[in-house]
Amino acid sequence: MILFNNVSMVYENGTKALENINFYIDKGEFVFLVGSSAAGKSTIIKLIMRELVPSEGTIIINETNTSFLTHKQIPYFRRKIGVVFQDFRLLQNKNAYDNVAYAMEIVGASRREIRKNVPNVLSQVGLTAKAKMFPSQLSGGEQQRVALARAIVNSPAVLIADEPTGNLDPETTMEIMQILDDINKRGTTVVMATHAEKIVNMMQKRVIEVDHGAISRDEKKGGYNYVN
Ligand SMILES: Nc1ncnc2c1ncn2[C@@H]1O[C@H](COP(=O)(O)OP(=O)(O)OP(=O)(O)O)[C@@H](O)[C@H]1O
Repeated sequence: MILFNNVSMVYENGTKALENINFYIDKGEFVFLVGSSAAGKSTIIKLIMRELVPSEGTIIINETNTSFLTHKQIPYFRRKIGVVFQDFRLLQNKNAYDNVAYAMEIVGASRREIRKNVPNVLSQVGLTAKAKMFPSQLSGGEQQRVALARAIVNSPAVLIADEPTGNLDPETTMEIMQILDDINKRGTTVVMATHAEKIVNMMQKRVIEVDHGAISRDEKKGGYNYVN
């Protein structure tokens, strides 16, 4: 599903962000990516999404070697990857329903599919009653639910969440984590980069820790920090 084989990443300005990292994430796993600031988490996420290609090594996502993708193939490749960010990134001039529907429109889904899938995912994230609200009329947690609905509406194989609870209070964070867990239990592989120590400790999922561009820990059911 996701394979990093001897991956190194050096940015154009010479910054070495990752050095010779290796990991494999199987279909259906839930993985936390942790590590201090500037450790290399966002670089890993950008490599998974093929925003970057590795300077060295091989990255295979859904059986595709990302280094060999042409510019024309990239949009098709990205359809299989849903993504949510700390700052939600919703279209402010579209209501919740249309934000989600838009993700289907741009991949050429039929109106019939859109009318079927959008209410389904809005219901899955508990937002049926707020479908007509614009982002400015929604709380942070509700906006993140819309972003999650948008990320999963095209049934991606992988959901990437880059610090998805960074702007949310503890209670709302728990609600978002429950939705992520539910999405994972329905079969989507989830990779979540986070600094949310309590959440990582509570969920007891696989933890991959990055430290100065290298994998310093990969634990099956880990906490935020290594405990002996
Ligand atoms: N576009 C870029 N050009 C040059 N260097 C970069 C670029 N993006 C990131 N870096 C550098 O690469 C290293 C890893 O950064 P990265 O953003 O992956 O860290 P991170 O673990 O996601 O940090 P944070 O938790 O603060 O988001 C850092 O030294 C950073 O300064």
